[in-house]
Amino acid sequence: MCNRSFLHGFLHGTKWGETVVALIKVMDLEELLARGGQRARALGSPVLISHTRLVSEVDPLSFFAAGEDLFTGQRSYWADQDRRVQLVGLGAARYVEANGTNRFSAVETEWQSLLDNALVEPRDTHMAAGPVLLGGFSFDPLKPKSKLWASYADASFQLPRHLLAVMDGELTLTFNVLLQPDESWQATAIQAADEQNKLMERAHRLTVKLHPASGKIREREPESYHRIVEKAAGHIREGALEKVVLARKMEVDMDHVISPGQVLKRLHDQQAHSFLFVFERGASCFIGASPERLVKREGNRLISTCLAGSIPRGNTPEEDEQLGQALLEDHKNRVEHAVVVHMIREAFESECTDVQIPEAPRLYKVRDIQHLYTPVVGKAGADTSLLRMVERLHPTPALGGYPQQQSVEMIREMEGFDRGWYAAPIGWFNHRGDGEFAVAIRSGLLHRERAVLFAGCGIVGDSDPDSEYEETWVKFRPMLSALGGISRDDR
Ligand SMILES: C=C(O[C@H]1C=CC=C(C(=O)O)[C@@H]1O)C(=O)O
Repeated sequence: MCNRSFLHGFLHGTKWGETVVALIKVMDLEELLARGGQRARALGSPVLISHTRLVSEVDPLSFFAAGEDLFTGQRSYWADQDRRVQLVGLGAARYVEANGTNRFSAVETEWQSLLDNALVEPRDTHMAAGPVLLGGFSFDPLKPKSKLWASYADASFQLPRHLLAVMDGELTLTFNVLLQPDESWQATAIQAADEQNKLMERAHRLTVKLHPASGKIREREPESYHRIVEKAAGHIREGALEKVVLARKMEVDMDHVISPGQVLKRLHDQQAHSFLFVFERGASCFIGASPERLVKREGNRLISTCLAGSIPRGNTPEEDEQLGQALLEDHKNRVEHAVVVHMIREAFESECTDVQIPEAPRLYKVRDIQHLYTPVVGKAGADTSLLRMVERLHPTPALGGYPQQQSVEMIREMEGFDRGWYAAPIGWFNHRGDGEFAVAIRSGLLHRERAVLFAGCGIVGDSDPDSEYEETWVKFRPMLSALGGISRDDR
């Protein structure tokens, strides 16, 4: 069945040892593609083929950079906060996208129909390998989309053509393709092997070099942030709602076209204990380092995080501890945090059994800031998929407010800009329903020389506009440093 002479022809000219190894590896894919071709013709519709193999040590950041020429504008990256999982997606076998309020179920339905006739080989990989979707959602599908976010749908997931996945130190490379009934599987096999060889070879040669950078911050109307915080705190005191998270955006104009690979490298080096993410859509790139998990599913175990209430890090260990202690004892921050725990508890208790939540928050420290933190775990109910849980939780009061509907309406009316994917769920999930989502804070949208950064604060009745404004500066810091050490003085 398999036309192996194609591959013999293609591999001719490589070193003998490499030829044998490449041939053995490509054979599996070739056979799978041949079976897929048959299935696609029989069904008269495209069939998803997903083939995974183990690969030798390669730096995921170099692999991401290696995709620049072949797959520019079509790259994704994800790392969880302890770097147990790292994913690099290059190229797209397919984008699963939806707009409007039913985006969660629309994505789930389309993903299921792609999987129905899929050929996945081998089936027993670690959970981050194989057919995996990487992407995210917008914050508010009812907010009119701005030009800035034009290339980001309300739900947009990339099924990578090539997926490098690292989990617990094991590296795999997956090739995904939606094989058309009239497509030559032989040509696809040759192209896949060619691309994989190029990417691996480039990634092994390449280290991401950091170039000096300078830029100018354009902070438009900082007073308007003071005004909306004041107004929202007033509404809260009058009892209209309990909490709202208000954000502002800021532009940074760099003196060069920004390289997502370099920004990612700096985030990677500087932001331990944060989720890292990159989602390119054409000439735009959404990138960040978020400390906040929304929800993770592994088997039937669900984990979420309440993260709200903030204070800067200290300059000495003693000062750091004092600030942490002050945060733990601060009434305003404890109220902000308690509202988040209350909402996530409700969501977990309606969807899970065995829900466990500690009584009091602990501190979660990242490079520039410390937060109040409460972990939440539970056992998923029979109908509780990961995306259903994402939908149930988004936005938590750490990103939207409480009650949910009133706070999102207030944000829509008062904030004065489109959040796009800022503060929304971003992450990945696989064909078995496992995966993880974080919330896209400490983030920015890159477009050529410009970066648009976002930061927000939880507002309660006794919030002070000056200190909330100062807090946004602390929250801008991770992205400002990652752009190459831009500071507040660069205005
Ligand atoms: C909305 C943001 O942070 C949220 C997450 C943690 C702590 C927060 C706070 O203390 O206000 C915010 O709720 C942001 O960084 O843009």
